[in-house]
Amino acid sequence: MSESNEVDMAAMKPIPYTLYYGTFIHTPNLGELKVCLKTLVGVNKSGTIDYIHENYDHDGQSALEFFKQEFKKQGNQLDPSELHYVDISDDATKFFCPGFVDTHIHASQYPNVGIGLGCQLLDWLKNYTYKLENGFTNPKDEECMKFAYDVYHKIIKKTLENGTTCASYFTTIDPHTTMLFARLLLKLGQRGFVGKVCMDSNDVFETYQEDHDDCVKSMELITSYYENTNPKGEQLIKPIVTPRFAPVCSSGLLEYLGSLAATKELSIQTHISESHNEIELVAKLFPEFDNYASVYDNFKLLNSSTILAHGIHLNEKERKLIKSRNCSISHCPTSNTFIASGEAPVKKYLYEDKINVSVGSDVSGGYSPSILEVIKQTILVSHHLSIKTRNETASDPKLSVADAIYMATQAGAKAVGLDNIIGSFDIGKRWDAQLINLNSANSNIDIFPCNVPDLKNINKDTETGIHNLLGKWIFCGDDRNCVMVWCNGRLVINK
Ligand SMILES: Nc1nc2[nH]cnc2c(=O)[nH]1
Ligand SMILES: [Zn+2]
Repeated sequence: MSESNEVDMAAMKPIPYTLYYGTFIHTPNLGELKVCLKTLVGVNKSGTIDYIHENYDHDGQSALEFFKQEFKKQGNQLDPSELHYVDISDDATKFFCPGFVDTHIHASQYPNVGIGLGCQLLDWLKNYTYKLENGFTNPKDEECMKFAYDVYHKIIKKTLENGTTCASYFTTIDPHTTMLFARLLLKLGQRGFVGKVCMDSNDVFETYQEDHDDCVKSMELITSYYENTNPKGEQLIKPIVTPRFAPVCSSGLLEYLGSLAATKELSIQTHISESHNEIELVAKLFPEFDNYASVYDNFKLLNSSTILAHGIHLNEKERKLIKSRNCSISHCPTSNTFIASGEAPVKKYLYEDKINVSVGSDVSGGYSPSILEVIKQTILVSHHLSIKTRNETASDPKLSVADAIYMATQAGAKAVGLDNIIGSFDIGKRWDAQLINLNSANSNIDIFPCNVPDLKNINKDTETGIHNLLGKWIFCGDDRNCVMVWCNGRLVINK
């Protein structure tokens, strides 16, 4: 284990002014997929996009020369020798896409991915999850710290390699390994919300819970730690208030966490309405409330900075409440299928209820840290709903490629309160991006000449050709196609 120091912190490295030239795909609005061909994007030394020029087709003059002239005209002092240039403009099998935002992932559960099939949620937690998380709670023991370092380093690296530039993480109840996790985010250069799990009432695994006062002390320690840890002028890591879910939190703890979030202006994340047994348990534990969402609402845990994971079986009253409080739902289809929790009617949430719905890998309920896999499952699960509900619903539950990419990028950015900062390509936004190469070394995708539009001869069919390639990426691609990743302007993965 090598404890991180400032020298090898990716998040401290200077950012060169860089000009990117080629195809950009993004979804600034729900259901709207934009394919921008021959586009120039300039990213300045603070990692911010400060120049966009679409459809530049060089007439003998290279895009780079054109850009340098443009900058000179505007009186920009940029030294041309310091300029970096990434040009993919002639290759339709390469494109830039915004970095993925994973709005629900348990970093500590990474060792359990793929394990526990066949258990319903409450048994899965009791038999697999609490035991694993409990292994992070002895920070005085070197073995425990080594284990935490190994797991946390691996999950951050793996998510970055899969194009996740921002994630909202759950760790465990332990504050010290949680702070180690935050340092590793800076070391590896990922943007992250770090949620120490809060739970003070766990009858099914009694050694894994904390006293109310210990939780308060841990949260104070963590929140002051972050204030001094970010790189100058940047906010790459932030704490997020994380009541695990109502069944393991006393009313007193929920009340404290609601008021902590309000006084410190922190986001909130928790689970809601994932399984029928869980909903019944909440009704038993909190009989004075109308429904599951009202429990959280009563303790001031529902607001525009709240991410509610799963939300599969919400009734109409709950959906109305969630919309009125402007919360986001994190849809976790890989997990919902693996634990057999259900199929969330996401199309209805997005288009009828007008709730912001992002996506989460929910490792390790979800078997994969890849948001590309989650995008695929988001679409496929919606197809299953469509098959089941044919003729019964007013609108078809099927989600499109544009819907799913939106959920994984711009809706994710909105869920974590960064929709003006990341999620799409726009002037003033940070360069959180990935370069996709469908023909990368060892790619799982076979591309045939008939699949590839000719970018030297752009016509009305070119965009359809790119849409077809996006289908190949989502349904046949994986991390081998994600060849470069930038976070806040910095190159953090270069395969
Ligand atoms: N999927 C999932 N649901 C939960 N509900 C409460 N805790 C958890 C968890 O760790 N994973
Ligand atoms: Zn979860």
